[in-house]
Formats: sequence, C-alpha cells, structure tokens
Amino acid sequence: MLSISNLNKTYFDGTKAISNISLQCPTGMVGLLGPNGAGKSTLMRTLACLQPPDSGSITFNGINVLQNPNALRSQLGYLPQSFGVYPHMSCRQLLWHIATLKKIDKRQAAQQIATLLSLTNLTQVANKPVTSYSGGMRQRFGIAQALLGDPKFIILDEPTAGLDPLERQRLHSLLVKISKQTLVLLSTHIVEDIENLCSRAAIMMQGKIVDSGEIAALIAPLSGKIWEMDRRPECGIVVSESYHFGKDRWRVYHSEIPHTNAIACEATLEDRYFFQLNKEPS
Ligand SMILES: Nc1ncnc2c1ncn2[C@@H]1O[C@H](COP(=O)(O)OP(=O)(O)OP(=O)(O)O)[C@@H](O)[C@H]1O
Repeated sequence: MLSISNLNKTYFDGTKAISNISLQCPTGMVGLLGPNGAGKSTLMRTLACLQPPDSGSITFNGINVLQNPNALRSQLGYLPQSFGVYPHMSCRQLLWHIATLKKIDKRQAAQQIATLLSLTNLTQVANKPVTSYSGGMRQRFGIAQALLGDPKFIILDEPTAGLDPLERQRLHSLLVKISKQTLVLLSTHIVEDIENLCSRAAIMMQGKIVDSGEIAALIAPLSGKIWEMDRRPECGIVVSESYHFGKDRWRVYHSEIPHTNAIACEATLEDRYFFQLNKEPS
C-alpha cells in the first residue's frame, strides 16, 4: 500500500506544483489523470525520491520513503517521461549496467534481462546502441529497465508514448499481469487506457487531487445521464465535442433525454474527466 499524506511541493520560481495531496493506493494498477501542468510528473518524481517535497509524508508497505529513500529505491521501477542514455552502449549493456546498480545477483540479472528483452520485443536489436533506436524502441527499452529487479512499485509516466498499436497492446497485457502483485502507478493522457487497465484512478488538477477511487465509483454519478448527439444540444451540459468519421459528435450530460435524436450512452471515464475539466476554472 502506498500512502501519501499532505504532500506539498513549490518550485524555486514559486510554482506550486503539488498542493496538499493525500492519496492511498493499494496493490494493482492506479491511473493518474490530469491536464498538462497538473503536477503529475512532479508527483511521480517525488514518489521516486528524485526530488524532495516541501512537506508531507509518503509510506510504502511500511517504509517511510522520505526518511529511508534507499529502502524504496530497491523496490522501485520508474519510467520517466523522458530519459537520457549513455551513447554507444547497447541495450543489453545498459540493462546489465542498471542491473548492477540495482545490485541484482548475476544469474538472476541474466535471466531477467533475457525475459525482459523478449517481453519488450527487443531481443533482435539488443546489441545495438539505444541511441540508434526509434522512439518506440527506446520507449520499450525504458519499460524494460523499469521492470528490471522485479520491483514492487512501478511508476510509469506516459509509457505508451510513441508505441505502435501492437506494442501498446503487448505492454497493456504485460502491465495487467504484473499489477496482480505489484502497485503500478500509470500516468497517461489516453483516458481510455486508464479505464481499460486500472481498477482505481486519481484526477489531478492544478496540483490537487480533485477526485480518486474505484473507477466504477468515479463514473457512477454520470450513469444514465450521458447522451450522444450529432448537433449541439439546447439543454444539458456539453461534456465533450468530438468527431466520428469526420462528423460532429457531442456528448451531453442531462438527467433526461435532451433531444428526440439523442442516443443514451454508457458513461465513461473520459466523460467523467471532461466533466471535471469543465467544472474547474482554468
Ligand atoms: N523544475 C521545475 N521548475 C519550475 N517549475 C516546474 C518545474 N517542473 C515542473 N514545473 C511546473 O510545475 C507544474 C506542474 O508540472 P508537471 O510537469 O508536474 O505537470 P504534468 O501534469 O506532468 O504535465 P504534463 O502532462 O504536461 O507532463 C507546471 O506549472 C510546470 O511548469
């Protein structure tokens, strides 16, 4: 269980990136949703012990993370939004280097590296420098290094960025499997991925958690009140305006049918997220 209490972080220029955040995350996959600049990466970097908060506390399975960051680091896998790699080192060499830093026993490291290369579909190119990789291949290397050492807490900041649909699907299957015994904190702008993969989610805006919990419970207040229309509605609250086959499509929140042509829809996490975005002052 990850437990965050009253966490605050203000940068030197006065930006309050995290504002009194409290959150409980049990084992499983937890989604972190929020618009650009909401503070998601700041929160994840803080949880990964890469920057200290100004105040607050973090515990993971009984470890006081801020007092004992090394105890967390040995159980942590972290994929940042962007990362650098040593030039000229191959993917395999880099994974061995990281395995050494994580103090993984040599036999276990050999086994894990072979498995992770296969799971991330990098075995064929494992001896090429990571700097020569395409964006998606590089991202898959990032995922492999995050999973090295069998971590009990995995933080993934936009893990599917740059992945083609097949690789994205492979990663999803892997994450669902891993999260049966591991806490996976997943931040992505693809709301559908969070709805499909996670049992719980937290919505973050302007440095604050505005709602969190089981995804079914987050969506429940919109249930039976979401309608889809091909024209701008005259009543109700517009949740989102999008396109399908190039044609306008509005999703509307209203307690009763807003127009004879409106189609009743199952409420989604995306509806819930847009509903929240519309409520918050920007
Ligand atoms: N090192 C820094 N110094 C000053 N301000 C920062 C720093 N890092 C982030 N910020 C600011 O903190 C706020 C939160 O940024 P953060 O990167 O955590 O948001 P985010 O939710 O991850 O955004 P995105 O979805 O765009 O990645 C933003 O206003 C950002 O400009």
